[in-house]
Amino acid sequence: MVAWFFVSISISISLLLKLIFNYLFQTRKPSRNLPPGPYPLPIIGNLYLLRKSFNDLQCMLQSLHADFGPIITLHFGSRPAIFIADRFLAHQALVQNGAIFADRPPAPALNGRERVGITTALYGSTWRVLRRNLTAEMLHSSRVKSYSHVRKFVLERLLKLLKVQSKSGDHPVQVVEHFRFSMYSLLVFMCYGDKIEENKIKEIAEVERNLVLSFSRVSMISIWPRVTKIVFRKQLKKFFQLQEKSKDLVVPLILERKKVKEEKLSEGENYQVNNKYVSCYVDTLLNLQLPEENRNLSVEEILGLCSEFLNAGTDNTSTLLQWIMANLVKYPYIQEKLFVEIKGVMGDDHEEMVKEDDLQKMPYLKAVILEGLRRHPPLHFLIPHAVKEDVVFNGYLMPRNATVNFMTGDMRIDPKVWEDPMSFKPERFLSTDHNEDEEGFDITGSKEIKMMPFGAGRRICPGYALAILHLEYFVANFVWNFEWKAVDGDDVNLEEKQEFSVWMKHPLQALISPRF
Ligand code: HEM
Repeated sequence: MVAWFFVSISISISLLLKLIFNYLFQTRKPSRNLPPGPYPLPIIGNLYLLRKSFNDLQCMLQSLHADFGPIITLHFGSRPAIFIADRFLAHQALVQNGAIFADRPPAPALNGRERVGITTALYGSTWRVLRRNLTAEMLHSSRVKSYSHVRKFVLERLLKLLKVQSKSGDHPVQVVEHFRFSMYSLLVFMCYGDKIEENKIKEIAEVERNLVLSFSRVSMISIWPRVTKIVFRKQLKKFFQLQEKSKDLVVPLILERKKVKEEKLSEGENYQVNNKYVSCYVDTLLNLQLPEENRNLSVEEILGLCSEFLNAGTDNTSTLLQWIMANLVKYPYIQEKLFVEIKGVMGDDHEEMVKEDDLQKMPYLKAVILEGLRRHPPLHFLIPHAVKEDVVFNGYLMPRNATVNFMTGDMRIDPKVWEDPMSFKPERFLSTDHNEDEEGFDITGSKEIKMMPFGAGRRICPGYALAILHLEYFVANFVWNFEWKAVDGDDVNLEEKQEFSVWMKHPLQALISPRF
C-alpha cells in the first residue's frame, strides 16, 4: 500500500515536472505540426501578447519570426492564429493556391444574426455574387466614369475650403478631417445617390464612425463568445443602440431609392432622360438575388453592405492621402518635381482643375502614389484569411479553424527588393527594376509580390483602382492649386499610430499658399 502511494506520488510529480519543463523549455516544439511559435499558456494561450500596443505587437511578431522562421503560430483562445511574413510564401498561398486560402474565419454574430458583407463572407456563392455585383456594377471603369461629376464637385468644395483657410496667412491648416470627409462624401454619393445634402452626410458619417469604433471594442467576442458576451455587455448594448441610430438615418434613403426604382420601372426610358438618372450601389443591391436562398436582400442587409462600402473606402484612402501630402511637405524637391510635371501637362492655360483624363499623362504622379502605398500602406496585416479544409502548406498543417494572417507591413520593406526601403523615393517606380511590363508596376502581385497594400489573389481589394484614381486626382489638384510648406522651423513627424488603419500620430499641419 505504502509502495503504491509512493509510486503514484512520484508519477504525479514527474508529470507535473514534465508539464513545467514543456512550458519552460520546449517553446519551439510545434503541436500537431502547426507552424512553430511560443508555447501557449493553459486556457489563455498567447492572449497575454495582445496587451501590447499595435507597434509593440508588430515588433514582437518580427522578433518571433526571427526566432521561429517565416511562418509562426500563436494561440488566441481556441483558435490558432498563423502569421506569414515572407512574400514568396504569401504569393504561394494567395495567388498559386488562391482558392484554398480565400476563406474567412467566421465573423462574430453579435445579435444572433450574421451580418452580410463581402469582407466577412465565407468563400462561396454568396461572396461571389456580392463581390461580382460590386466590381461589375459599381467599380467597373465605365461606372466609375459616370461618377466623375461627383468627384469634381467634392474636390471643388474642398479646394474652396482650403483657399479660405489659406487666407489666414501664416496659420497652419490641419487637413486630415477635410480629407476624411471628402472621401466619405464621394462614397456616400456613389452609395445612396448624388442628391444627399451635406448635413445628412455629416450625420451619417458620425454615427458610422462611432459604430466602427464601438465594433472594434466588442470584436474580442469572437475569442470566447460565451464569456466575453457577459464581460462586454455594456459595450454590446451601446453597439446595438448605435446600430438602431444608423438604421433610423439610412433606411429612409434606401426606401427612397426603392421608390425611385419602382417609378423608373413604370416610366421606362423616359425616366432616365428626364431625371438625369445615375444609378447607385443601393440600386444594384435592390436588384440582387442571393442564389442559394433564391431571394432579394433585406433592407437591413443592404444597410450592412452600404456601411461596408463606406468604411472600407474612407479611412484607408484618407489616411494615405495625408501620408502622401506629409511627404510632399517634408521633401519640397519632390513636390516641385511633381508640380513641374503637372505644369507640363496643363500648359499655360492656368485652368484651376487638373482633369481626370490628364492624370494618364503624369508618370511621376503615379510614382508618388505608388511610393505612398509602399511606404505607408494603411493596413500592415491583411484582413484575416482562413482555409476551408485542413491543408499542409510548406510542410506545416494549416488547420480549418485557424486564422491565417499576412504581414504586408513587413513585405514592402524587404531590402532585397527595395533599396533603402525606409526612404520615400518615388523615382524607384520609374526605373525598369519595378516596371514589369508596359503597364508599369503590377500592384496586384499576380506574378510576384513585392508589396501588397491591397492584398493579392481572390480576396484582393476590389476598390484598388478607384482608390488610386481618388488619390491621383486629389494629390494632383492639391499640388497644382497650392504650394504646401512645413510650419516654420517644424519638421514633419512621420511617427505612426494604429487606429483602423495606420494613421499619422501627429496629424499633418501645413502652410498652404494658392499658386494662382
Ligand atoms: C487606399 C485605399 C484602400 C486600401 C489600402 C485597401 C486595402 C484593402 C485590403 C488590404 C483588403 C484585404 C484584402 C485581403 O484580405 O486579402 C481590402 C479588402 C476590401 N476592400 Fe479595400 N482598400 C482600399 C480602398 C477600398 C475602396 C475604395 C473600396 C470600395 C469602395 C474597398 C473595398 C474593399 C472590400 C469590399 C474588401 C473585401 C474584399 C473581399 O473580402 O473579397 N477598399 N482592402
